[in-house]
Formats: sequence, structure tokens, C-alpha cells
Amino acid sequence: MSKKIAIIGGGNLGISIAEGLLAGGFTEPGNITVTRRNLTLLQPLSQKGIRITSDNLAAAQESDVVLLAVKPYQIKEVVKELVPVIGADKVVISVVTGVSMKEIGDELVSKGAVPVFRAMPNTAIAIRESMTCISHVNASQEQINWVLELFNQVGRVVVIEEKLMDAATVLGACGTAYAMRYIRANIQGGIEIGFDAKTASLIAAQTVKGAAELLLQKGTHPEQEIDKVTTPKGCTIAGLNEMEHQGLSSSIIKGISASFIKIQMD
Ligand SMILES: NC(=O)C1=CN([C@@H]2O[C@H](COP(=O)(O)OP(=O)(O)OC[C@H]3O[C@@H](n4cnc5c(N)ncnc54)[C@H](OP(=O)(O)O)[C@@H]3O)[C@@H](O)[C@H]2O)C=CC1
Ligand SMILES: O=C(O)[C@@H]1CCC=N1
Repeated sequence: MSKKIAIIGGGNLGISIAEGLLAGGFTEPGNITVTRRNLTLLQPLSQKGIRITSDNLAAAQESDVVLLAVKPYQIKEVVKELVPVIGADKVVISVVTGVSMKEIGDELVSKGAVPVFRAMPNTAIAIRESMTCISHVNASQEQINWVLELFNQVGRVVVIEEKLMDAATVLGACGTAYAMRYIRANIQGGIEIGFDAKTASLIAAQTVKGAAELLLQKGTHPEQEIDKVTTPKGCTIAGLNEMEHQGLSSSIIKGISASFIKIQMD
């Protein structure tokens, strides 16, 4: 029988997850409940048949899987609220940045060994193109398989040690924003060299998508693919070298490090 899923915290990511699960046909809309305090903003989900409520306790009680998608500073209060209805028969999945499975488990200690997962997806989950990193504790193989299948339905998934979850947040979740900024810069450059914004956007986005698909489908390294484009004395290497003279790779690496340090500090 299909599991019922409660998404506690229907914001940017919570809504994207709900949309991705629907798009993939992973479950029926009626098996998904999304909560938030300001219900008005969940109306579009309701129109798709997803249940919406501001009652976290009822949503969790009626569900087999409780997916926590509130902000980091909100999670402890929310988990405390859900303790009466969470037990070892339920699966808890947290997508909350920087909050460990132990911190969540400590709030549930009175309920025995509750299966807790951490999942770090990104907003491309809405179109089933997420990269999701998963860690887990106290979970049966059946529960692990189900959670992996859930996130496989909405993109690609990899199981990692929890100590890498902050790094996964940066590379895989913040990474969507980094990629968008790179694409935006290409659009700005494209406009400068003659394209209208719409055509530049199409070319920039499809070119980045194609580059990523080359790596994912062929298993090659970026430099192998770059060597196929950089004709000797050609325009590609002239542009690439100028970008490196301006600090392209270094700025990306420093940015990733800055995001990581920010998580560690919070
Ligand atoms: N956005 C992203 O790309 C990613 C985000 N994350 C993590 O996911 C979590 C959510 O991020 P994001 O979606 O961007 O943040 P948002 O602020 O967009 O979403 C958080 C949601 O939680 C709701 N909320 C807050 N308190 C409660 C409560 N007590 N009961 C029910 N709902 C509540 C808020 O709605 P209201 O105020 O109406 O209650 C809001 O919709 C964060 O921990 C973030 O670190 C992880 C990976 C990627
Ligand atoms: O920026 C943030 O803190 C969250 C985590 C990853 C994406 N958004």
C-alpha cells in the first residue's frame, strides 16, 4: 500500500519536493500532505489534489513518512511538537541544513529507535532533476530502499556518510544557485556580443545542460571534454585563459568554501 507522506514546511524546497513527487507519479496527490502556518501560499498545491494544512500534528499522525523542510532554527520546535505521534513505525526525513540525525533523534529518544534520514536535495527536484545525498540511522533495508526510490524518482541519489552532509548541502543544493549565476553571466555576455536576452538565455542554458549530460552520460572528466573544444590558437582557449586570468576557477572554489564555512559557523 502506498505510504502517506507529510511534508512539514511547505516553502521553496517543501513545495518543490511535493511537485516532483507528483510529476514522477511516485504517489497519488491524496497521499501527500504539506503544512505551513500561512496556508494561502499552499493553495496551488491544493488545486493539484495535495492536502494542505497548518496542523503539523494531524499531518504527521496520518502519515507513514514525515519529511521536515523548515528552516534550521525552526526544526527543534517542530520536532518537539510531533513527538506524541512519531514512533519507530514512522520514517523521519530531514532536508534541514546543518541539523544532525542525532540532534533530531535526541528529541525523539522517548520514542525508541526512530528511523531518521537526512536528505540533501536541490530545487531541481520540482522537475525531477535533483541531486540528492542521503544518510540514515535506525532504518531497515526496506525503509532505506523506499527512501532511495523516492529520491530516485525525482533525480539522482547517492548515499553518503553524515559527516559529508554539510559538504553535500554546498555542492549539491547551493550548487543550483552557483550554476544559475554562471548561466546568467553567459547570458550577459551573450547580450554583449549581439543576442537578444531570450535567445541568449536559451543558448546559455542548453549549452550548460549539454555539457553536464556529456559528463553524466559518458562518465568523462571535464578537462577531457574541454580538450575536444579548445582548437589550438582558437577562440575557446583564448576565452578560457582570460577567464582563468580573472580568477574563474579560484572564485568558484573560494565561494564553495565560504558557503561551507557559513554552515559550520551556524
Ligand atoms: N531551498 C533550497 O534549495 C534548499 C533548502 N534546504 C533546506 O530546506 C529547509 C527549507 O528551506 P527553504 O524551503 O528554502 O525555506 P523556506 O523558508 O522557503 O521554507 C520553510 C517553510 O517552513 C514553514 N514553516 C516554518 N515554521 C513552521 C511550522 N512551525 N510549521 C509548519 N511550517 C513551518 C514556512 O512557512 P510559514 O512561515 O508559512 O509557516 C516555510 O514555508 C531549510 O532547512 C534549508 O536549509 C536544503 C536544500 C536545498
Ligand atoms: O541557502 C541555504 O541555506 C539553503 C541550503 C541550501 C540551499 N538553500
